[in-house]
Amino acid sequence: MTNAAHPSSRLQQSITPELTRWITEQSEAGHGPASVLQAMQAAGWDEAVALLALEQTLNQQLDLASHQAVATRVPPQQPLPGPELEGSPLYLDAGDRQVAVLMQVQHPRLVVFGDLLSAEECEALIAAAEPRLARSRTVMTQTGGEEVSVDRTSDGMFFSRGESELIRRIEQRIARLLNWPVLHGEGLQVLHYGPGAEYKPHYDYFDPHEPGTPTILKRGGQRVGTLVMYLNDPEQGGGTTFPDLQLEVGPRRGNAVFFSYAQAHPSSRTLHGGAPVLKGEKWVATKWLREGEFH
Ligand SMILES: O=C(O)CCC(=O)C(=O)O
Ligand SMILES: [Fe+2]
Repeated sequence: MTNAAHPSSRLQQSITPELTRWITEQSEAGHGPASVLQAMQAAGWDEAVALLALEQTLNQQLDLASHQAVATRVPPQQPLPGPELEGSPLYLDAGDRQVAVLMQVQHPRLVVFGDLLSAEECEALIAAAEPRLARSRTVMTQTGGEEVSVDRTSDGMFFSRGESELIRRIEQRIARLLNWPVLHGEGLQVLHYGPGAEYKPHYDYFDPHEPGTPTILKRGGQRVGTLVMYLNDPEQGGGTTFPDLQLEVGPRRGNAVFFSYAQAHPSSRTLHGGAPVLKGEKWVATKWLREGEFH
């Protein structure tokens, strides 16, 4: 192994391009992270700085490798839904509403929106959905009363696309925000989580290896994007977690998280779940976007 570049001083250690290059060379030469770390410390690098440099450099290499793998596997990319974030706007014009951009991630494409729905719209959605949840709740109580944990312990219902003025208004706003036609969207789904309920980490795309998938795909192709809108504030818990990103989005009424996936594959890094509701209850509305017209 060649000697590591030395830090410029003991106290002020910053990760230099020279150091990054050196780490890359060592790992390409087949040296494992532990011995690379040791060599950096021997050259005078602080352990925490050395670890961070190692992590950043190896992550960059991993990203590069996964992009290359994806590029060779997948045919030319079709467009994906998503907001226009060129120039880092703080607000987006969604037609009848200014929607705040609170956070974004590049890979996967993930955006947290603020104030996508008004408090009145959230309440109206819950009120319209609640009576239509009744059936799945009855089924649940027949199987043992309390909501015992399986993968998904919420109950849910679907609105038909365009079924009311409220639904049409929200669908048009989403279409404008995410640059994706209303006709490519599934009907809005509302989920209700009682205390303790959760939705274990999963992917929203249809698994290409499942026998039922070809039939599902006839109705509009794969899912390519998800928008989860929070309709109330749970008292505690109930965030949307993204294990691959070590990210948790807090559920706040009117806010939403959007993410897209070009490949129906774990390399999309879109594994996500609804964390257990620890106190109170949680209501969300989910809009799934398809490649083609959904009918
Ligand atoms: O409830 C959540 O936070 C996530 C919901 C979800 O994953 C879904 O509806 O597909
Ligand atoms: Fe999901």
